[in-house]
Amino acid sequence: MTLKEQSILVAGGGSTFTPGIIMMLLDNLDKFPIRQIKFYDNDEARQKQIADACEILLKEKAPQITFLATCDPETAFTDIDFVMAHIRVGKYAMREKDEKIPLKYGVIGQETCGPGGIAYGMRSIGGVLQLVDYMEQYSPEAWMLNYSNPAAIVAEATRKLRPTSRIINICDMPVGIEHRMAEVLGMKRKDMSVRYYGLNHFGWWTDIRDQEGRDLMPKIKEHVAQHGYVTPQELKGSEGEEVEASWMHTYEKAREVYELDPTTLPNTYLKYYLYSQDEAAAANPDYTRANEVMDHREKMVFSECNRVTALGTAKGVTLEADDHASYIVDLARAIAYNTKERMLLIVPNNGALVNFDPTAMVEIPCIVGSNGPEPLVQGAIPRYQKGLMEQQVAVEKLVVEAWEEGSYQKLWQALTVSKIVPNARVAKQILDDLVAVNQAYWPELS
Ligand SMILES: NC(=O)c1ccc[n+]([C@@H]2O[C@H](COP(=O)([O-])OP(=O)(O)OC[C@H]3O[C@@H](n4cnc5c(N)ncnc54)[C@H](O)[C@@H]3O)[C@@H](O)[C@H]2O)c1
Ligand SMILES: O=P(O)(O)OC[C@H]1O[C@H](O[C@H]2[C@H](O)[C@@H](O)[C@@H](O)O[C@@H]2CO)[C@H](O)[C@@H](O)[C@@H]1O
Ligand SMILES: [Mn+2]
Repeated sequence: MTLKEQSILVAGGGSTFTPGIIMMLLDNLDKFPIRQIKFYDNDEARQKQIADACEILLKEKAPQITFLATCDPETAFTDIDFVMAHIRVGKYAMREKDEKIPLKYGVIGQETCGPGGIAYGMRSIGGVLQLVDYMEQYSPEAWMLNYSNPAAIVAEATRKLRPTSRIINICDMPVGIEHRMAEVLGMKRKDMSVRYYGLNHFGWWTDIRDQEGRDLMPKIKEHVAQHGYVTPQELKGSEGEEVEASWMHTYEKAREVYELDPTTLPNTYLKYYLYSQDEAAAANPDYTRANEVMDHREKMVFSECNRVTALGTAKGVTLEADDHASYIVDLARAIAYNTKERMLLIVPNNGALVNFDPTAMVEIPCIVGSNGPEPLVQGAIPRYQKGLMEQQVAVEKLVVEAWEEGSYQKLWQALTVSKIVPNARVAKQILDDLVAVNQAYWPELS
């Protein structure tokens, strides 16, 4: 069967993840053929550095694909099948503030969790809704695969404010952790079939089996109880892809997160909620993850793109396909060619977790076909997880209400309900500092 060739728009063309996505799309052209790739960003100079290198790469590796980069919404969003969206409203400069302001008050500052995630959510909602509106105006049949963070808050905003839009919110964290589990087992991730539930960056695996239905949980649990998600290769110190110290700490900390409920396997980011004081104590208030990313990933990606452009060839390029991002191709393929792939996605609960808010956006397995995701029922959830999730989903819903209504009160409540924030007074101090630096991005609050 000949597969229809697709037209792709990368929204957030200037993202550090864009070259990895392009390499990944190029690696999968046999499964997901492409006729056109466009980039869209609202920062022309930043996008140009990535686009010039990607144009050379595409000319050399797939000259049949037409390419253009633009800041004009109509040019970008017209004649598109899939929008792959990864914008960061306020860029790393604002991420740094999200992380450092809470730390002034002894509270962990993090990109998607706690006060930092709330501040980022208040910036992202408007940016992502604008992308959805452009897509609906210029390519109403297209689908948006959105991984702009904080995915939990963005997903709640699109559910509530654009209920009929063809946007699917996704995250690479479960896939990344499953790769680690597969290494422990000495098998391929795709040979594992999982049951999982939670909110984004806030969930648990309840069942993992191989293709013959054998239970793989005991072997993974034995490993996690001792080493968290640090892989056997990393424990041996063998050569391989280098993992930054901050991520290694996250993988190690999963051991302590697992102890809370040894019947399940946890998502790593639960550490920010269950051990928030440990995280704040371990953080350097003058040098947070935003600084690490600016010094490492951003420098590496931009200098390599600029090198390719200066040479005029992509021969010897060190940019690599993002292995974890391959799930984006799986998702696009599932919709384009009705593959009925089983994937973890962020979708309205609607009874899939039978004893949980039907309007919550939950991360659960879905079967994906041309008509979108079909969520799989995960049953009733235990009191421990339900309690944590109810608190966290209240935060996410309050942020969206605060954005919609321009309500300072609701945003203060959101920070106060967050398990990461110790009390309402500290919540207000952090909020007032965040308001002061986010004037250009947040709706006016009263
Ligand atoms: N869901 C996931 O699991 C996952 C995984 C990795 C990255 N991400 C997210 O992907 C995004 C990109 O990350 P990054 O580190 O590469 O950031 P980045 O700052 O390098 O790139 C983001 C790009 O978005 C552009 N942008 C900002 N606001 C925009 C708007 N309103 N319209 C158009 N473009 C806009 C910026 O100019 C920038 O070029 C972030 O939101 C990040 O959190 C999500
Ligand atoms: O601090 P950053 O910008 O490097 O990353 C934050 C993002 O982390 C997650 O993605 C991880 C993934 O979990 C891990 O396995 C590995 O592949 O690196 C990815 C990031 O590079 C997460 O899913 C994202 O939502 C975060 O934005
Ligand atoms: Mn994620």
